[in-house]
Amino acid sequence: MASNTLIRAAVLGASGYTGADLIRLAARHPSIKIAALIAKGHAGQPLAQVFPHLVSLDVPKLVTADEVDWSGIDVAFCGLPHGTAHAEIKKLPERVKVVDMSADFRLRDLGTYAEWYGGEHSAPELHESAVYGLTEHYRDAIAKARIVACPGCYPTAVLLALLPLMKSGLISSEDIIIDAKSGVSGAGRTLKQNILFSEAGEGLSPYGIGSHRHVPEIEQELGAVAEMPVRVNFTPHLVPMTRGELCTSYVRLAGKAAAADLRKALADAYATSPFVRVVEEGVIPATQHVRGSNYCHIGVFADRLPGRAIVVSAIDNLVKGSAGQALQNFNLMYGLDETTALEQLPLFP
Ligand SMILES: NC(=O)C1=CN([C@@H]2O[C@H](COP(=O)(O)OP(=O)(O)OC[C@H]3O[C@@H](n4cnc5c(N)ncnc54)[C@H](OP(=O)(O)O)[C@@H]3O)[C@@H](O)[C@H]2O)C=CC1
Ligand SMILES: CC(=O)N[C@@H](CCC(=O)OP(=O)(O)O)C(=O)O
Repeated sequence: MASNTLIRAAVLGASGYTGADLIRLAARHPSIKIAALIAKGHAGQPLAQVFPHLVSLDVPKLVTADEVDWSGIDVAFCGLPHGTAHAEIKKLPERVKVVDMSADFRLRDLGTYAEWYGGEHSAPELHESAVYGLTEHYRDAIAKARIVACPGCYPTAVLLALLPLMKSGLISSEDIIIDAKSGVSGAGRTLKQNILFSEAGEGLSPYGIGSHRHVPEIEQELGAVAEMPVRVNFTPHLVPMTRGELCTSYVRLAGKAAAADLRKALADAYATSPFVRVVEEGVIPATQHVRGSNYCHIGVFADRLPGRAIVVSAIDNLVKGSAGQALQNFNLMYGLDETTALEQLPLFP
């Protein structure tokens, strides 16, 4: 690609949280021109009216998808609710590449999709060709894809930690317990009772116990590398903080493996991955260490229970968990350095 060619991007769901973070990051991307911002209820408003923190950007106002001249768009970033995205993506010209942050193209089996997402998929032919966008594990396929399905925020944190361990046979495919915590921005901007300040603040509550829709996604990916069905116990919790996600995975060691072997396998797996850092021994991953960045921090700890280990992974749900990973995938799809526009360090304290 010539260095002066700008890629014209549309953002669907530009009035939502993932859309806003995508715009924040893409606005500083040297190869992207933000050509269309698409909303539903907020259509017609200037972006800065919805997101005053983005007032310094020179971007088009929010419009509906029908108002866009798609002949002027090369790529669409989609931050629409799951269950809605597939129908909107189906309408796009075939020429337009898609980086989808919703769940609509993540599950390989459409029966599983219908079961967990409560409806039939309207674009099975597109679904067939979509590539699962866990960047560090599917770079080659992502680079060639038209539609990339970015993983859910919890699956991103869990799979970055566990996939290399499952692949190398260091952990058992049985008895995996994942205790996950997310900030309230993970629930999106749409008003819901459980994310009201007065109800989410000063408390900590599990939800989706035994039935969260990220379970089949995690099992799909772990099962693919284990080459056998894998079942996990996954319980998410809502934490009264804005951003961040921490997943603590309790695993059974295979054979004579020890925590040090797990640490080495992860360090080897991510030796050339700029955004995944296996923390030094003695350091404990925390959401504060990755806030606002595209990094994932992973730590491995011996368990005092024999034959078990604890793997902790932390991400920012809106960056590595959605918009940042989406931009990382975009970079691969266009043959760009995968770190482009994502190099900012975490915001701390
Ligand atoms: N929040 C997070 O941490 C993460 C979210 N995701 C996924 O990303 C997607 C977006 O999430 P998030 O940004 O949090 O959601 P928000 O609720 O913050 O935003 C949703 C956006 O979609 C638009 N929208 C809502 N309904 C429709 C519809 N029927 N047709 C067209 N547009 C519609 C809204 O427009 P308007 O407000 O103008 O009506 C808004 O721009 C979801 O699929 C979510 O699962 C993935 C990873 C992490
Ligand atoms: C706190 C909170 O509600 N989090 C969301 C996860 C958001 C996400 O990343 O997942 P999707 O992309 O699959 O929506 C949830 O548990 O549904």
